[in-house]
Amino acid sequence: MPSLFKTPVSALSGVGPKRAEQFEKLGISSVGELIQFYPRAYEDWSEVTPIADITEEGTYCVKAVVGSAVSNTMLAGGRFICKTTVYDDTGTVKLVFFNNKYISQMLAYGAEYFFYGKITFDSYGSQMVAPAFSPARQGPHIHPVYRSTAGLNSKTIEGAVQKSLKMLPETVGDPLPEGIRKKFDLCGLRKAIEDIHFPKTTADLEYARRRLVTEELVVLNLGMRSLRDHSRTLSGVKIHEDFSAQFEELLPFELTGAQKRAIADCVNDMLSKPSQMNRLVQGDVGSGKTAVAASVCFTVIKNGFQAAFMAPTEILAAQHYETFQKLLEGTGVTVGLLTGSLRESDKKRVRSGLADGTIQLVIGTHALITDKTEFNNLGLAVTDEQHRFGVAQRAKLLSKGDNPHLLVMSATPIPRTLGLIIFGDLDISVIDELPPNRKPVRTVLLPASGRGRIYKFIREEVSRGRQAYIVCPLVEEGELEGVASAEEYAAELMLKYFPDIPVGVVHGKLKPAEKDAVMDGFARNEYKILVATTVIEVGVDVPNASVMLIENAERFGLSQLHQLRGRVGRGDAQSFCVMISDRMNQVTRQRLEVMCSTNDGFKIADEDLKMRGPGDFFGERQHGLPQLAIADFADTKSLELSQKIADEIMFRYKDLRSDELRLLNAEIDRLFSRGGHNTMN
Ligand SMILES: Nc1ncnc2c1ncn2[C@@H]1O[C@H](COP(=O)(O)OP(=O)(O)OP(=O)(O)O)[C@@H](O)[C@H]1O
Repeated sequence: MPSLFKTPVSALSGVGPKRAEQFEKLGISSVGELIQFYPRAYEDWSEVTPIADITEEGTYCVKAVVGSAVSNTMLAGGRFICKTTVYDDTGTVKLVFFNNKYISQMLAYGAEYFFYGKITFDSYGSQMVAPAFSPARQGPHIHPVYRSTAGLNSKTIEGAVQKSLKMLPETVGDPLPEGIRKKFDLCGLRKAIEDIHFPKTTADLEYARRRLVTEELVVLNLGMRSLRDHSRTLSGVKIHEDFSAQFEELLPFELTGAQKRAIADCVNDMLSKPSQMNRLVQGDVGSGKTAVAASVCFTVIKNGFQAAFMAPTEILAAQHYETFQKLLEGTGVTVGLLTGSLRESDKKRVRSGLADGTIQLVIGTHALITDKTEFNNLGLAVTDEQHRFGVAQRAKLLSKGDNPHLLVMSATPIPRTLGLIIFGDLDISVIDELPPNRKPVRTVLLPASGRGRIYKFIREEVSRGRQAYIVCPLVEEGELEGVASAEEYAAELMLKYFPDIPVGVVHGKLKPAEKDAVMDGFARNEYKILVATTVIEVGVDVPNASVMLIENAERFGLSQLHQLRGRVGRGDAQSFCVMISDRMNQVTRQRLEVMCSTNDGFKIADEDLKMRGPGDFFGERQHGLPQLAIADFADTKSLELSQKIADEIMFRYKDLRSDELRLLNAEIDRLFSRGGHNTMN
């Protein structure tokens, strides 16, 4: 099998350069990749319906003989139509095909086939338009449907897959050792591959799928473990003294027990272990992760090293910069900000401060990992919201120092089984306690007709000294009918409802300096109401805000709504989240009602994953993991099984380099080199 990944698809008969190009569009360049291009769906051709039994329109599989030669008729505009009639023991059906000149060669008069497609009725009887078909000698089976592209349909792909399966050697080396397969009831690779493409029964298909899904997740699982083990062999930057008590004195509040534990975990990693720290601190919105990160940075800096804090957005970088600067005032620690939108001269100044070590702590965005940024002696890299960065970018930041420690902060609560894989290369501390006096945010769902009442309520809150966010999903004018742009919305709000109250507007199209100015104004309580697009989604911290009004709530995912709601309820006042939606079907209503029923980020993430699948959950390819061919991150059962099998493999064979795991190891390399993942060793 490995050699088939080196055999180009053009080695298959019937695949010329043009076809090969079309295959390339589907991400297939080798025969091995084609074999791993699993069907996206299946049609059940194992249940044949006698023609006479078909009395209602619908999709059927019939087994019938071609009863007349296929006729070809030209239509206006060069189009043409092919017709024939087929029969079984009970009746006849008319077949119609458009613009396929090969039909008359493909369907032999008097031969028997399976025909699969939609049957409709007219005054002349029943007919099938453009059914799929295969010779009856193939026997009843489950028929594969492949993802297709322009010029390359499922049938053609199926033919190429058939040819490529013939190239498989008699015995295919199996990445999963036999003992493991037996113990966990998994079929051999060869059978799995044949049955995933051309299963005879649904039971065969399920068995094949189970085997391939499990293997892929085991490969992923072991790959992530190997990343972690590798980093554990690197000796980390030497930290000799713990300065967290000194840092605590700088804070205007007492740390919670959970914050203290997370800090202690980090300091412990750096003080007592010979290797690099690789730790994830996970805590729900508002749980106080920033103070944890700041404390760890402080200890590293006081030990004579630099620390870098990478944030996902410019707004957040600017906010953290201000917080850190205030907090560290008078301690002698020098703080810098490095983001893409700074003036070139400012960037240059900060970069030279980092290179010569005069800046000890830098807060920044992706600008931190560009080649131009160099550090004097980076001792700690902190990344916020790590799944947005991915394994490769994290590695890039770490490469800026000599094995610096790594601290990853994540507010996105990820279901446990999935977390184990995604963060498989990290140790985890969970902040499972909110700062004292926090009250759960009260959440309601209203139709647009309730807006007037909410505006009144916002006015009352403002008169009590509080502030409010109003989130609109879009900025472009008229991008979607019925969805107000932030600008338009704010203008109407200021004129009609709040002429006497200062309203700020912030959206993605503003220049960074303009955005900063508005955010600052809101943070300083100069603006009482902030109309915003989702630029405020992650991390923004204005504890005085007590109302979050979300327009067109149906357009957001649950995890995003939870993030937005997390912008309020960050102080001791009772806070409120109001979701407005007029476009609700049953499913949307159910989804939004989850928000009203719980404030628990983990429960919400679980629901979100169930309802939307991992692609949407993380945003396309944002989770930073390799792309999977068949497994699904939402499939908790398989995730758990793969975890068990990976444990068993490591228990039995100890080392991934052992000879029995040679093929499995090659699969790990291959999976992690897909989609730009080449961080494996
Ligand atoms: N122990 C504490 N006691 C009181 N207030 C705290 C404590 N820890 C943090 N805070 C305050 O709580 C607010 C939220 O903290 P922080 O911004 O660190 O949250 P976070 O975990 O980063 O949340 P998010 O993921 O939503 O950004 C801040 O205003 C912070 O000053």
